[in-house]
Amino acid sequence: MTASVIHGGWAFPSLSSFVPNRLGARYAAFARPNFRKVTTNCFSDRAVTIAASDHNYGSKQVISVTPQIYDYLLTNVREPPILRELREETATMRGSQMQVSPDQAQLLAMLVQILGAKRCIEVGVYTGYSSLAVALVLPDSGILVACERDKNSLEVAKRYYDRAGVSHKVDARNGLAVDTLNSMIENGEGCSYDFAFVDAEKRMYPEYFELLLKLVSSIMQIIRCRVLECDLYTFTCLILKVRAGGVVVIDNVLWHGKVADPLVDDKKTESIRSFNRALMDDVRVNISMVPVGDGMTICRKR
Ligand SMILES: C[S@@+](CC[C@H](N)C(=O)[O-])C[C@H]1O[C@@H](n2cnc3c(N)ncnc32)[C@H](O)[C@@H]1O
Repeated sequence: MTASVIHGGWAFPSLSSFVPNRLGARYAAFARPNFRKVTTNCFSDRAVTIAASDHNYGSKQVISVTPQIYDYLLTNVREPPILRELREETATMRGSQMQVSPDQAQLLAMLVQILGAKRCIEVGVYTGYSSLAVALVLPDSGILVACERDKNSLEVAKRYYDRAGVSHKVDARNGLAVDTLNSMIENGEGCSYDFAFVDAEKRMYPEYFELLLKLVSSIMQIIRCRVLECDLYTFTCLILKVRAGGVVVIDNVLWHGKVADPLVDDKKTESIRSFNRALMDDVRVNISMVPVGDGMTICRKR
């Protein structure tokens, strides 16, 4: 993949050509037509701040991620050695650009820790980088259901779960993610997960999202389902155990910047745009779109 970072009117080649050992292909290229470059950072003409130039946004300044800044950011990521080894092994494999970046993996792990999540799901494992990052921070009693259709890449993931000593926390499911999620719902696992990460077939996002919304927890849903079913004591215990709201994180929501480019209208880009629009209107969740990696939206079920 030949990702580039666009800022201030220049396009820079992929970070991987600057920093061979770091992931460069996955970070977003942001090009906002309404933004104009206003200042050039004094350290280097590669580090550019840009500011909103239209009346809707006022004069807010945001930073564009240049290769230099991204390199700096990566030097501030605490990547466990086992994850680094997995990343380096995956770099030699076909499809390695699919792997989340170290800063994304760190954010996922952080969200899991902040939530105190114990029960997690990942849709789209590949060789296991993001799932291993999550499994490493789960408590010993935690579980991560890891859905992947490609047997060979799942084998690599399993080898690393073993090496990292987290196999007992990962339930690796080889098959189509929709089938796995449906079977979990049929098994009565609805409303029992704390966290999910979606990073598989882009055009299936709406379907994954609907299924995951059924699987992650929500106090309101528990109240609706259980209020007539149990006595006050059991009900109170249940409520105390349930997390405030399950979280679903969706990857690639900026789709290499294509979603923001009106000249791009291929099917994948259109499907991500339409998914992003639907999320904006979805009153079942609170959302936050974050420009990390290729863009991730964090959704919290109400
Ligand atoms: C972007 S990669 C996942 C990268 C992974 N999260 C990581 O950080 O290494 C997407 C993966 O989803 C898998 N996938 C695509 N469609 C799928 C489906 N319908 N069911 C299960 N897995 C699927 C692909 O085989 C691929 O390995």
